[in-house]
Amino acid sequence: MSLETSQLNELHWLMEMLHNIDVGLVVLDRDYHIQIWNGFMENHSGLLPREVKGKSLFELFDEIPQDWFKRKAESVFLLKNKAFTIWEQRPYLFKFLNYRPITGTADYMYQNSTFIPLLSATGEVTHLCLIIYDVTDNAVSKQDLERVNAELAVLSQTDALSGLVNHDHWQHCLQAEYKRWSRSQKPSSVLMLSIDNFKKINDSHGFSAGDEVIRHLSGLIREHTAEGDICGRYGGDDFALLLTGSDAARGKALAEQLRKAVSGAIIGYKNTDLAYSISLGLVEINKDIQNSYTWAELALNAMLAAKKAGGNRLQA
Ligand SMILES: Nc1nc2c(ncn2[C@@H]2O[C@H](COP(=O)(O)OP(=O)(O)OP(=O)(O)O)[C@@H](O)[C@H]2O)c(=O)[nH]1
Repeated sequence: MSLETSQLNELHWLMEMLHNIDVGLVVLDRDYHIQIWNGFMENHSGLLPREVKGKSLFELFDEIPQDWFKRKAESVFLLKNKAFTIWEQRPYLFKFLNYRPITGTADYMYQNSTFIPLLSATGEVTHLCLIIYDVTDNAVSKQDLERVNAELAVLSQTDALSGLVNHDHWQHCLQAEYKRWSRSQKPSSVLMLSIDNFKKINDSHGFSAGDEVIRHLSGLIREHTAEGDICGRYGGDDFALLLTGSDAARGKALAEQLRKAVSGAIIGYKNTDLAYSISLGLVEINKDIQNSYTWAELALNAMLAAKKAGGNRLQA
């Protein structure tokens, strides 16, 4: 075998490999006309190399934003440096359908791409090579992971029975609100509330009847509070409401509405009608309150005073 034949063979094999490799290869000239189009690009676009050769990239693939692409490519031509795009910035360059069985949830193939300057014999960049990587598996797993993490974060802050925020998260929000108040001095109030004689409900009608009452009260709390208010289950039959931006007057009005809604409600549970009442304690933040724990404690004490005075009332 002569040297030339062996070199020709190597070239042929190299071309075969490039044609069959599992990444997209495209060569563009200075006018963005396609010169090379490998098997990956053919398979995913449904267009044969002879159908695209010499044609404008932007006419064939109008999903590619021309201005953005040219800005990127011109820097490659000019500076003779590589450039990259990742799926997080732009999900894909070519709008290819996603056929992968495992990541079938994605409609389109997520792509990373590299722009490589191709030097001529004279050292000029006359062409550009685009390499397209199918990163759908990675992108979908990362998105799934982010979604699950976000769901877990919400779950870790939520009380399962009431659907309100749990004790720890509520305390965390209260600390943040206290710090915010230290800077802005905008009013804010804490409303603590507790079901009166809750143990009796459990003892007379069973624990699940008690659970039903907790769910009912949580629903009323959600109904009566505003979007920015942070409503939590403080523990057992105690609830804590952080009324952000509310002074004592608005807090009192809300507390009274809630108290009346509770005392007027009848919960149909199995064959019994359940009625209950709540005691409430309200404290608007003021300069004498040194930290968020004291603020919560003062509201708790006010609520206990309301209970002591007979229940079904507000102490502010
Ligand atoms: N059903 C139900 N009961 C709970 C839950 N958590 C705590 N409890 C019960 O809540 C009751 C609270 O009792 P107490 O602290 O004496 O409160 P109370 O009966 O409301 O008495 P006062 O606060 O004086 O009005 C206890 O019987 C606990 O077992 C829960 O998630 N579900």
